[in-house]
Amino acid sequence: MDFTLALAGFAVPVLLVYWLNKRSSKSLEIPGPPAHPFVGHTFKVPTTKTWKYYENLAHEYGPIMKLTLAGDDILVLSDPADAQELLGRRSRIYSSRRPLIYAGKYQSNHMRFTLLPYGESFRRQLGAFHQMLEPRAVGGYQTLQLTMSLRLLKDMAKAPTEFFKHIPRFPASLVFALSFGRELKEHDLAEVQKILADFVFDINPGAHLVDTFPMLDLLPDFLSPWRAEARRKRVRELALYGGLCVDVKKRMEKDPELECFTARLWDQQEKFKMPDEEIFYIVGTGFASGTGTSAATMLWFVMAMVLNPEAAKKAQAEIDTVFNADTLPDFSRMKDLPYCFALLKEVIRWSPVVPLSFPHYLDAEDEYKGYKIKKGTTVISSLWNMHHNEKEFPNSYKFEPERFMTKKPGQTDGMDNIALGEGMYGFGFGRRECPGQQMGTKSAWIAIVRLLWAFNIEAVLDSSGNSIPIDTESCTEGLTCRPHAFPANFVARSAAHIETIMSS
Ligand code: HEM
Repeated sequence: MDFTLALAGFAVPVLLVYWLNKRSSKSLEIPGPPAHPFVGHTFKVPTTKTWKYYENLAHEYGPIMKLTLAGDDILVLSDPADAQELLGRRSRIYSSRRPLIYAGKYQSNHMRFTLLPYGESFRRQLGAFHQMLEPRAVGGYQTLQLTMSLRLLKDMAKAPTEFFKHIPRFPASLVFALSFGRELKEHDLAEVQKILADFVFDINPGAHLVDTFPMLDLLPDFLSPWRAEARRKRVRELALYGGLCVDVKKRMEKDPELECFTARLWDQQEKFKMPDEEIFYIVGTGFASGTGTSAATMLWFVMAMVLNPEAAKKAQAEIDTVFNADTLPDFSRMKDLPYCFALLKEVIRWSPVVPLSFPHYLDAEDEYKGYKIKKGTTVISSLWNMHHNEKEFPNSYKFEPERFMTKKPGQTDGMDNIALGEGMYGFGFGRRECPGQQMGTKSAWIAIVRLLWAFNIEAVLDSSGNSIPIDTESCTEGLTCRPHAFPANFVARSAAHIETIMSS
């Protein structure tokens, strides 16, 4: 009897502790749409306008959702607080990239910065990037930003209907000159645009079947035409960037003072132990990441101005208080143009050019809000959903720069390091946050201010005098999105403005 009692006295607490432990370690199911038992959501997630699909899902399943693509978990975050916690505070394990077979292994030989897992090569390349993109360095680019934006104004004054050609050329020529210390020629531009368009498509999750079903990489070459295609793209890209980098090296022999990003990398090649090919990729990646995103932001700006003439008028009224028709705007009065700055932020919020950011990849199992998140999960921060969250941004589809005019508690003033990304999430989160945000924003800012100073950006009218409608959802597909061609009229604000441009 005593023995039975003693056993019960011992067993009951042990069982209780076991049961409680088991109960508390049982994690909650991450919400998400019903999955097919074998293929999960593989054939449900569209490869085009995926952000719209996630937007609808988030209304039903909330700010943290899980989907499964060919056995891999995808976590979609729609609340910035969750992204800041996971990708920011827990960035040690949330900063990798999912290995991509097509774009990473064959198209980039595991050397492309944007696709590198979080590790030594990544940190080395990031160090190199910071040389070009840190705020101190960006301060030195003003002359080039002014030269290139003046060139944009001249092109626009000469052929305003061709804005769809001139505007993307602006960031391309700027980053090109910064990278290679020379002007972007017409034939370089065509080649670069082709390479960029391919790449933006190729890194989109789901763009290539082999990245959804890695087993396909075991098939021999004759059954895998995609492999030869990816390798061909790599050769083409290396020919372009390699040629440009080698050309810089040759020019450095004649001119040791030559100042550009590539020259700095050649100078430090030994220190950082970078093979030539890595230099080609670092420079190429900066160019690819910086031009498409900035060009898309500028084109969304034009669309926003056509659709919201009252915002354009307010910005022009602000600019006119600082610069008259005889004075080309520059950076000197940035702090006196807060509405223009708010307008740029609103463009990035209203239509984020990387709507699902670049997916991050989880290196170790984690637990959050009672959910168990598996190692190897792809984590997508839906910047689109964050920017269209009605609680934080009421009437979120409305273009309203005023939302960035009132300083929220804890926010900083002016156009400085912190204020840039403050209040919106268009540059991503954590250790993989966009390293080019300073440069991108400053370049876009000067171009926008100068365009608004010089031109009214108006709707095109049909024969009955009605504005030709613009479809705000008609945009390119891939990881970044920019509007398809749309009608807009650039009308010079006065002959004096054009005179100032042409004589500058
Ligand atoms: C308005 C312009 C720009 C926007 C909206 C933008 C946005 C973004 C976003 C959302 C990401 C992904 C962040 C993440 O993974 O969490 C990113 C990454 C990146 N951006 Fe930008 N960007 C812009 C301009 C630039 C410029 C001008 C450069 C360089 C010249 C640049 C270079 C990069 C690079 C190298 C990455 C990859 C970072 C990594 O993999 O760790 N971006 N950008």
